[in-house]
Amino acid sequence: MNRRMGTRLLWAVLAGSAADLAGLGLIAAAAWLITRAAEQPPLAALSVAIVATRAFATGKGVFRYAERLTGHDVALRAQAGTRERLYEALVPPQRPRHGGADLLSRMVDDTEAVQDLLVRCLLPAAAAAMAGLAAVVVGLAILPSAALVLVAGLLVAGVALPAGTAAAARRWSARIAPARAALAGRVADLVHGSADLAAYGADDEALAKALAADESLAALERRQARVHAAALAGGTLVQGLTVAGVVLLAQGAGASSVGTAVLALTSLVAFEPVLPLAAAGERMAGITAALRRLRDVRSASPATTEPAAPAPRPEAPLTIEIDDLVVRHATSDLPEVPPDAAHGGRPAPDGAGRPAPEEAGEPAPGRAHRPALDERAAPERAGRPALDGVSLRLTPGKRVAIVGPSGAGKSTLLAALMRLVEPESGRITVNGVGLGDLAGDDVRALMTGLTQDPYIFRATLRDNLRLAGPDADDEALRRAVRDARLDGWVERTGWDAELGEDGRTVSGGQLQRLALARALLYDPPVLLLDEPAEALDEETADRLMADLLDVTRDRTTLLVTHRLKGLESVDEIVVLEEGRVVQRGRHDELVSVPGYYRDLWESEVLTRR
Ligand SMILES: Nc1ncnc2c1ncn2[C@@H]1O[C@H](COP(=O)(O)OP(=O)(O)OP(=O)(O)O)[C@@H](O)[C@H]1O
Repeated sequence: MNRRMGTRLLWAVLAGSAADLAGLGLIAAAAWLITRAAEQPPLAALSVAIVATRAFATGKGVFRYAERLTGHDVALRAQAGTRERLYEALVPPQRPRHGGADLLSRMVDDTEAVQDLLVRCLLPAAAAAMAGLAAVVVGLAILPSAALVLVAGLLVAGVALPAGTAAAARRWSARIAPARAALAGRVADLVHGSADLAAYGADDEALAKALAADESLAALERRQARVHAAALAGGTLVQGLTVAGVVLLAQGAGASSVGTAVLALTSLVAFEPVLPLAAAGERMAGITAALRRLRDVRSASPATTEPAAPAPRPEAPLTIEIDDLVVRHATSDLPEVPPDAAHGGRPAPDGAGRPAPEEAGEPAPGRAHRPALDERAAPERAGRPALDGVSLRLTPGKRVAIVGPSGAGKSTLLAALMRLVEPESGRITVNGVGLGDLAGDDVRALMTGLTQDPYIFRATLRDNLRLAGPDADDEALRRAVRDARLDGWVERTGWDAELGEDGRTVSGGQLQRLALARALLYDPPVLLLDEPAEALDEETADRLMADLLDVTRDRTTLLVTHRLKGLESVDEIVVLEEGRVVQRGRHDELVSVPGYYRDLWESEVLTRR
């Protein structure tokens, strides 16, 4: 917190304390006035108390208003600052530590905790302390023993009770949070899986499970509410006992009726700002957890480090050289996908269990060294790099396709080129300049394109495209759409059509083409395309790939794909397996030798028949 914020916070504390003190003064002066008036003194003897009562009453309102104004101002500024720092922490590409929904809840709910910390906890606690102190001073002036009772009561209600509610809230949230998460999961299943549940007649069972989760959460919350109510009642009990104790002491000590009344009412009012601290203690448990979660996001180290003095951005035409690149993902605790388990596993067109060529003792011409299966013992595979000694040269206008089974490292190669991951060793240069010497944004301005999971924003079709070219004129937009073979659809839909959240109003093929049009509009010197035909039906995928190969002619392109049809036209095909280059060459070279590429080609030809 900077000095200006500190000063604002101090003003808020002073205003809050002044409001509570005015409330205290109001009651003390009024008590004195009423009891003294009962003795029927001359009016002049009451005039100061009358003026004081009026001044305290007006001052209380004014100070409370000032406290609300300054307190909320400082709290909202602190919240905005926290959100800003959070966004800044999220700007550099990070290792994926938090899911989208989790991150969203941290950005919205947890940052609100900062506001609550100031407005509901710190400011009331400071003001309550000041008011309590003033009441004790008044008590000391009238009857020191009564002041001691008041101190004890205030400590119980203002310190012990809030500490107890905070501890209870921590314990309850440990039980309630999993129950709430379980209910959220059940509801998400109901909402997102409604079609499947209805199709298989499983909707009643799913609904019953959601209701059961709801019931167990409600039961826990009811019990927590009882504890909460007991804590609040405990505070009021302490208040009553303290005031009774003070009155008994005052009477026992023979204090005047005016003194007794002032003591009793001052003690009563001193508790007013103190009692809400029990609820604040309860809130504090949630706030500290939220602040911890925010710190957790902010302290996440970026996936790459920016150079202190970035080299100037190289000018196109660009030559990219990848030399002996090794990349190991930091979050090695993620489950490894065994290559054969996923959809892109080694194809076995002529029957399951067919051994790889080297394992069968066949020569593998054109293949780089690849260790035999028994060399790749399980423990070593657990920590193996995603890319292991990959070299590649991309000259201006050259098109290279990367193929390989799932988990082979294809997307990691694109991530390394976009500087989203830091290589462990090896080097990538752009026109001779090391990628690590360039600013990340410059790198991504030079090399970017179609990501594996393109996102369509909830905006018009035009704005969805303009993301890649805010200044693009209508002609450029039309050209990009034409090149992505999307012009027919755009004509039918209209440029100003709102596309739904997650691009749900567009089909899979249209989404991929829209993302392709975006990449073409951006027109980076090196176009990266990650599985553009992924998840499309055969016919759409074939058409998209054909169009794509047509439109990328003479563009420097790196294309990651599982489909081989049309790859006859690219300049080089690199086959990756377990992070290593196992084959490279042109299409006709690779289909003429045994290996992954020929297997995949044969399986593709077979399935097309
Ligand atoms: N962020 C990550 N953190 C940890 N490991 C990762 C991460 N991303 C990828 N990996 C691992 O790195 C290896 C290569 O993954 P990559 O996504 O590059 O493969 P791929 O060839 O693109 O696969 P697919 O064809 O299924 O998209 C895999 O073992 C994968 O589990």
